[in-house]
Amino acid sequence: MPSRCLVLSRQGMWTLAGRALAPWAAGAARLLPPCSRHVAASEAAATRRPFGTAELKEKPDMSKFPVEDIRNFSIIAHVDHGKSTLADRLLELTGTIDKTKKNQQVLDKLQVERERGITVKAQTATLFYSFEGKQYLLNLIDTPGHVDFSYEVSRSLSACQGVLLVVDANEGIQAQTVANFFLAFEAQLTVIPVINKIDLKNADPERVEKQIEKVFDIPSDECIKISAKLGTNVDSVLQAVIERIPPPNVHRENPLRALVFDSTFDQYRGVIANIALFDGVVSKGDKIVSAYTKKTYEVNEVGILNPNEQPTCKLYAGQVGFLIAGMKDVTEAQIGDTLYLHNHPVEPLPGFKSAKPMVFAGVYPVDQSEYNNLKSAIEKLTLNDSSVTVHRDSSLALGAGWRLGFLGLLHMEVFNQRLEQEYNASVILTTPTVPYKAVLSSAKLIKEYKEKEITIINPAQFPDKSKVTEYLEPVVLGTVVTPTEYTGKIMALCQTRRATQENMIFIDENRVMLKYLFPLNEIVVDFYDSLKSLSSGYASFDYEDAGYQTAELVKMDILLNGNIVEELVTVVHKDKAYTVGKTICERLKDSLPRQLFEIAIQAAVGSKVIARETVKAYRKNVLAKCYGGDITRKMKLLKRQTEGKKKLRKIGNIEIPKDAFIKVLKTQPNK
Ligand SMILES: Nc1nc2c(ncn2[C@@H]2O[C@H](COP(=O)(O)OP(=O)(O)OP(=O)(O)O)[C@@H](O)[C@H]2O)c(=O)[nH]1
Repeated sequence: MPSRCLVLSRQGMWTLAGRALAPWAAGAARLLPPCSRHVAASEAAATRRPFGTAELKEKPDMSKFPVEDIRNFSIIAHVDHGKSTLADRLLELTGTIDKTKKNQQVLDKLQVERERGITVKAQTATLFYSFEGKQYLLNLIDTPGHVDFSYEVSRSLSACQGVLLVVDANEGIQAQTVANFFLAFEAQLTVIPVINKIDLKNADPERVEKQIEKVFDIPSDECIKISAKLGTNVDSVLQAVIERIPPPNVHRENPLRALVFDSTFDQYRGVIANIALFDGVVSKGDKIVSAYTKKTYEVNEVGILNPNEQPTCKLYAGQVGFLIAGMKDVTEAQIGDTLYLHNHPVEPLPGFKSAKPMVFAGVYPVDQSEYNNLKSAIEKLTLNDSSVTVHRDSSLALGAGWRLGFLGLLHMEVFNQRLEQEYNASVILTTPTVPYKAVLSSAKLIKEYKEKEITIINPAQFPDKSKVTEYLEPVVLGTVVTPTEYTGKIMALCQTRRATQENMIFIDENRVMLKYLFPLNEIVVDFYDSLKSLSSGYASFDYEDAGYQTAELVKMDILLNGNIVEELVTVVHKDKAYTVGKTICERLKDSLPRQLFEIAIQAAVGSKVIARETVKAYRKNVLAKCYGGDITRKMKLLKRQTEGKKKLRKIGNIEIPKDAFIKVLKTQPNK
């Protein structure tokens, strides 16, 4: 292990265990290659010429790019530090997209990404760049910044030898900068630090340079200072990519060995796999085999992403592109799978560790008649997002549905939004819960459950205290980076979340990094919002899995006129049951429409009611709007009311709009 790693470990800041290593990188890359030539921002030195529009009209001949002229890299950063903007500038500079058009976040293709202004899905683009008389093939992968999507980042890194670590010149190092740096560091990739937004009035690139040197042990003269927005010095970034990142370590003369590092589903063409070739060549018409399923396919199309699909004659080892081979079934394109030529079996690549879901929620169709549509939507969407885990589930009240595992709450919201926007599906989501464990107390129970320690992903199935010797809750190691003036308030907040402090390190005289061990349940819903509001938006947060700890947990039911609302069953720490129960009741009261009778809202642990609210009765008559006797108008109103009811969920005789749950769930108290 390189000595840099030891320096950082001694400070006790980092846990290096438990992250996937990039298989490709292992032999190929160095941590930080000796940067013999400091990269000057010389516009003149680099001549930019696209691969040639004419050439791209034809299928480009990818054999023109020998391995030594290929650079595969990723852009990683904290949220909003400018990855997608830098990607846009790189695409423009290399003539991949038209500079005269107003390009914005070209690689953020999903509607949800554009609406939220965040990247949730890594995107690949192949760029052609002429530098000092030589033409290079650059494969760029733009990755998400939010902690929930770090799995996307680690997968993307497996196809790269280097990364651009973008840091905002005003905000400096933030929690996800640290987390993403370590993903690249563990994968032994070359790290090029890029200080962005130097055009901002409050930019202080020198301070950020010092932070990078102190925290990551990267000499400050290796930092490149740019404004991605204005395009200032972006040329230097491309030059550094060529000079500092090594070409992939691959063998074209060997039989084909390709890693599926991502995939998307197209309704008409089936699965489109993003592949990185480690060995050999692949072309249209080849017979390939999936190492995972052992199924054979004929390749229909191969190509590069430029950034849209551009078919090519072949793809060669060291290159990154897409492949379509008639895979129609969602289970056929496993991310992490190795593809090889029929009759030329190879040792499969190490693949990826599967993503570990942090949050589970029940997902049910609003109307059971939509079950099959929702099933197919979930299947297709999980192919585009393999980090979602799916278990079939059913409940008396909600009918047949699923329990899905997500990497965090934002991930859950984005998935729900994509179901609605891309597949027109309308779903009921239940309260998100973390995966608890229970150690069973008797041999009979162990026999019944077939294991001593069971994992509970559905609060409705939380076993009674009489059946267990202890409960366990998942914990995470959280990193908070904040200006020092908010340290006191943040420590107090962490204390209310049952957190234990592990470390405190000053990044510079104004900024501190705190490490806390948190019960996952305490941060999953609203910790980030609380942190942002008490630090005026300046503190940032990231976390990583840290196992389990024992905890005193109870199951809490929410009842409406005596009927349990399954969507809202929660597991809470015993000391917080009252506060959580009371707040849920209050929030439900605010979001439930009044009905023709009174509604009692209760929170109960076992048979003991711990909180109660009441919604007063109200009389509503849609026909009252009709004066006179226009029968068609009356019928129309009644029909509309029936349609509206489809969007309602009935508990006993109480009708609850779907939105009411979402409002309560989104604002689940956790204080
Ligand atoms: N002033 C200034 N603003 C910039 C610069 N680069 C990016 N921005 C702005 O910063 C915001 C975030 O930029 P993005 O490129 O979306 O950031 P990102 O890192 O891709 O964000 P995520 O994908 O959500 O993690 C946008 O409003 C950009 O216009 C820059 O060099 N200067």
